[in-house]
Amino acid sequence: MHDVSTVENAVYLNNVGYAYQPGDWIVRGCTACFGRRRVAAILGPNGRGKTTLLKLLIGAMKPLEGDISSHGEIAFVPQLFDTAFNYTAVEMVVMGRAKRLGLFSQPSRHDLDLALAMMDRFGIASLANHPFDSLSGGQRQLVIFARALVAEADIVVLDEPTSALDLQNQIVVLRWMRQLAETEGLTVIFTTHHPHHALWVADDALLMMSHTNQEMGAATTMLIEPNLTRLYGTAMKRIVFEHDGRKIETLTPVFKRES
Ligand SMILES: Nc1ncnc2c1ncn2[C@@H]1O[C@H](COP(=O)(O)OP(=O)(O)OP(=O)(O)O)[C@@H](O)[C@H]1O
Repeated sequence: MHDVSTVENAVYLNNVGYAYQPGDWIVRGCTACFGRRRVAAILGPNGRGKTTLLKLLIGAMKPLEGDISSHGEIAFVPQLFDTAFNYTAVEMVVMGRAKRLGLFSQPSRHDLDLALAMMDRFGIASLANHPFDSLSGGQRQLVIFARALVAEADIVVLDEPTSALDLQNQIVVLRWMRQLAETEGLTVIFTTHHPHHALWVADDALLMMSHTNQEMGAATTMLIEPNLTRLYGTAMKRIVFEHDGRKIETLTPVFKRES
């Protein structure tokens, strides 16, 4: 874990524990710090407790043990999103401004322009007036990113942000996450099943080795073959290659066809 004394923390988890059923701990003994201007990735197999940890982190659930302190407003980008009402895509994005609007206030021209500009940034401005529920999973995910951005929060928390996106849009969103931290000074925290995404954009990585053992440190030192093989129970390989004169590192599971 990075040195608590030198990094300004946006979110700090101190010995956090949570169980949905008494005694059946999903997360226990979790201590982690998420620094300002940094991107952190949370990795672990299905059912290990990543989403549970995010819900604790954003304050949607209270820890049964330990405590969490956060400094700044949080915008959350959930994994799946359905609406009960038939909002258009742009209305969904404008909702991100809710905290900036007064009670019962209508969004201003500025709010609407901001929403459309964000949609444009993600290449979905042409979908502005489409019903949100008629959009594809990936298009919805992009709408929800735009909504998180217009909120102008200090901390952005994303649950598997690239899960529904094609390869080009994965890069768009990963680049955007990096930019938020580097140029806008935000704290970005995301869960992922793609260790190479974490290696590309994260400063820090939290590996959920078991429900009671979480290990955090610099992404480049955490995302190494033995750690990931231990995490997923399947062999992983780190590959380094040159592209356009630059050294690129990526991670992939080792998969061999039987036939
Ligand atoms: N509301 C709930 N009530 C009871 N158990 C729950 C609830 N939500 C999650 N769980 C359980 O907690 C465990 C962790 O779930 P969680 O969604 O946090 O895992 P995850 O690491 O995000 O998984 P995935 O990678 O599959 O999305 C799972 O066993 C799940 O069944």
